[in-house]
Amino acid sequence: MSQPPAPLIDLQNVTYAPEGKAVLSGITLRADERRIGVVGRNGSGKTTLARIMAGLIAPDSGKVRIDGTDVAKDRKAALRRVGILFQNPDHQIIFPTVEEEIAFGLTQMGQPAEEAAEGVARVLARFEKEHWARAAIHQLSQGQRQLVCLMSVLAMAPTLIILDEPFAGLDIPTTRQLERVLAGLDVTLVLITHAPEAVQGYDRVLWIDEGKILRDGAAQPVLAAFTQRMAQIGDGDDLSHLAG
Ligand SMILES: Nc1ncnc2c1ncn2[C@@H]1O[C@H](COP(=O)(O)OP(=O)(O)OP(=O)(O)O)[C@@H](O)[C@H]1O
Repeated sequence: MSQPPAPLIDLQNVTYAPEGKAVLSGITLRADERRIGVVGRNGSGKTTLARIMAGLIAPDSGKVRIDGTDVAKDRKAALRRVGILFQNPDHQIIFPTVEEEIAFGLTQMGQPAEEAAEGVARVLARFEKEHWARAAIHQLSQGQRQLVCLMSVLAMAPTLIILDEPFAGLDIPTTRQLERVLAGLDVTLVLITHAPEAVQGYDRVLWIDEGKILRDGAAQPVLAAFTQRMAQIGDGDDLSHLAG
């Protein structure tokens, strides 16, 4: 019998337990959907799951494959497979100018400087931001810095982009603009969010709770159950339910 083709996201029984404390346990996820939402309470393990999927941390046990690649082991190949966008662009940005920042990932992938410069120019042109090339990043607004991070990720043309609460701290127009940009992208997106409405049109939603997948399925039922449970906890008097 021939094996079914491996899905783009293939996590098998993933456990991550730094200092013996289980942050993620028994995570098995096979996913090929183009738009995947991840919801869950503070401290439930969402960011850790994102970092595992991006190969930034290795699981303590289990298997992580993205597009067939062990992303924690093969970092160079991982850059072509997965891009990650953090909530705070300042945790991502390391260079003083926009062009240097975008070029960095491309040179990390092994592109010579000239080719990387072409890639930078292409992505800036795509967003009509050619005039940002020499701009000092610290003079851009948070939303603009978030866009620089997104352009840096897109320049590397990964198959999968993971977004960890990318709208936190952004005003409504900037959020809408970024949402529109994301909606138009021809890549697989995993969006981690505290805002159920941000993923209501998604193909699949995971609800992470205490390091495990509590619910996994179509957006509507998972989000309905999640929202109801969050309201229940929020309305209760028991402060022991507060995250942390
Ligand atoms: N390396 C580590 N060592 C110890 N504890 C860790 C480590 N990494 C994560 N944790 C803990 O694991 C839990 C989950 O953290 P994580 O950031 O993944 O949650 P989250 O769901 O993204 O939370 P939030 O919604 O608040 O961003 C937290 O209690 C965190 O302190």
